Amino acid sequence: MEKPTHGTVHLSDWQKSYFAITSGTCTPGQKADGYRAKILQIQYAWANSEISQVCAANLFKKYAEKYSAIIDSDNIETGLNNYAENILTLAKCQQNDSDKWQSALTTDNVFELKCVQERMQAGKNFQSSQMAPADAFVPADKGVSASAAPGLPKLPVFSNAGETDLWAGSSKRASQGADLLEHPSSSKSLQSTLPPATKTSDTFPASSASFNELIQTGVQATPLFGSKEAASSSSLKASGHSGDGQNLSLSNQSAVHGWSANSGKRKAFYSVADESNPVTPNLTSCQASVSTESSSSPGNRNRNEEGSVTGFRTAKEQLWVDQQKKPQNLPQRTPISSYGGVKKSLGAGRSRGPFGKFVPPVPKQDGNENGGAQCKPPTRGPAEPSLPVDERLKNIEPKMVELIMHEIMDHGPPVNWDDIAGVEFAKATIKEIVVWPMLRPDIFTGLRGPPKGILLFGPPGTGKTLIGKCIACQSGATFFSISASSLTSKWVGEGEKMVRALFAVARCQQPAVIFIDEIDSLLSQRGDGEHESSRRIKTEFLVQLDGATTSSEDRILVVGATNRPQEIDEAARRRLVKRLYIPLPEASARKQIVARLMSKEHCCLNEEEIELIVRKSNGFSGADMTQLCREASLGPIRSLQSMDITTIMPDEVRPIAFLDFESAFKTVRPSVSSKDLELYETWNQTFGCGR
Ligand SMILES: Nc1ncnc2c1ncn2[C@@H]1O[C@H](COP(=O)(O)OP(=O)(O)OP(=O)(O)O)[C@@H](O)[C@H]1O
Ligand SMILES: [Mg+2]
Repeated sequence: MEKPTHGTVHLSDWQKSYFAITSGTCTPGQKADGYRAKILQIQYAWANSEISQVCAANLFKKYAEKYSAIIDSDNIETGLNNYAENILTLAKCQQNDSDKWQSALTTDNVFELKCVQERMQAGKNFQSSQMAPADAFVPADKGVSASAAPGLPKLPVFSNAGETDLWAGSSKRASQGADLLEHPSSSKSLQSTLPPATKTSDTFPASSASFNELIQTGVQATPLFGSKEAASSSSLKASGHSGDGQNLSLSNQSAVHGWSANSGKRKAFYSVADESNPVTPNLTSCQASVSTESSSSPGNRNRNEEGSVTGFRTAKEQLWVDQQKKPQNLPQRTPISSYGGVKKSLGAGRSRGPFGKFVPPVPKQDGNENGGAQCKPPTRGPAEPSLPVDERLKNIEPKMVELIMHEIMDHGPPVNWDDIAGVEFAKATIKEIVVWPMLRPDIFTGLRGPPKGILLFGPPGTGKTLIGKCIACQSGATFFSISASSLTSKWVGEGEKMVRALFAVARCQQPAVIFIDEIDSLLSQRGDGEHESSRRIKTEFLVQLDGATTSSEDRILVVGATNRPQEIDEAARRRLVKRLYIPLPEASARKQIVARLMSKEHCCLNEEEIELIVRKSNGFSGADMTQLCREASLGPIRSLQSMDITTIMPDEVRPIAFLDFESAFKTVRPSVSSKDLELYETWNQTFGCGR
């Protein structure tokens, strides 16, 4: 490209080079470089008063349009936009990263930084020793030549932003420079470069010295804003030579805007971007503060007056601005679930281990690894964005999913196998078919595959619900606990939808255990007098249960508990293949219950007395034993009689003694009759899977 000599820039030169670029022999990249070089030349020429402002503005408009046409065109032969697409995507992701990052620097304390002070001082020095336009032209032209020649580094183009940062002597400008590095292809970066271009137009301190400094400025600006930005800029730079070209193109492109006259439009453009993107530095306010700060300088005043730019936006810029306006379009690296605040996907990100692994459908709030059951449903802000919902939940009403996630979860303290006295066979079987397969699905395949349905049946108060809770804690599966009566009464008319939603959510949360207490009320024998809604619920449940039990991929276990097994529909019974009898506790189990409960109290029972209690409590259920101990523990309080209950110290209360149990036996009776017991025994012998 012909190198113009000082003071000899004529319109004919512009025309000549314009034709050279448009001749058709250049590649789009070369053309873009050529237009960019022209734009720089125009800047320099105007800065040196070689052409008038009107002329410069016209030329700029012309080249800007040509330049934008190449940059924005996605035609492989004539445009460069395909690359811009990648950069845009990259920039968007990085912006998202930086959303989380917050600088400790404020607009106030940044001026106190040593490096900023130095830059400001350098800017002032520079201003006081303004160079002759002739000096400025030479390095500028070098820059133009360099950027016009393919394959050469195009750093000089970046110099616009950096140079003016230096000139303005403002750390805020430096911050914009950092933003530019971070988002080279976004409108944000375009905006960031706008003010420098405007400033350049009136002062234009383009010397080789300032060129070097501007690079340093860029480098120094990065650490100010943390390593993340540095990484961002370097990753973009590392994206290849043409990538640099693209970055530079866009920076320059925005510089072009600075030449057109419409400050109102520019303001509007800024405010739109600022509104839509809180991360974007508020350039309007930033500019205001800079102009206030530097209003004493005539040069700066000039600059502010000339803050006239066009509202022209390329299609790519417009797209970016539009996307920023739509929050839902922002890529969500860490989306927040509408279903209990779980990120990414339902149930994801929860810790699951062999013990203390009750994993509720909502995240733990208390950080208690073993106490998932204790966690409360999280409070969600109304503005939380929804997750992209799992395909399997597509036809499920979100309201239902919410209900399942928030209401059908188990609450209460964590339960260990040791907390359940007796029922050794049932516990061993459950461990074998629930816990181990959940822990080692790779071993439990084929015929060893676990059953998908379990029925725990037995007299009331024998620990069926307790076993369900224990499975929840120990299996490591997502645990859904629902009372069948809830399905039939709580969501009247919507029971079958709830059943469908329950299984759908469970499928998303695999491995999952669905525990249905009082399952008899859900799956009772179908009869003539049956209500239509409960019949529909039952049918839906059987369909879902069938799907869950027949699908080999689904790792959903349905555990039902009932104390009326004889009322269960035969179709449902067949699907609950493992039917485990949970009988009344034997003597050893009753002893275990008493010993465990008394160990937590102030008690003076000896071994013989405990044996006696165990013998006397024959026929008691686990719940009855617990009630017996509760009653006995009140004995010492009742014996206080005349002493004032409000003043007594806890250690003055006497220990629980055998006589308290004797008294308790007078009021606590076994809740299960021997007749009922016979029915269970019979049913167990007929349908049970126990020994
Ligand atoms: N085997 C057991 N070991 C220890 N405690 C038990 C046992 N069985 C019952 N309990 C006590 O009885 C309480 C009630 O037990 P649970 O609710 O599990 O009975 P259930 O079999 O589900 O009764 P229902 O059939 O009436 O629902 C438990 O909270 C626990 O305190
Ligand atoms: Mg129960």
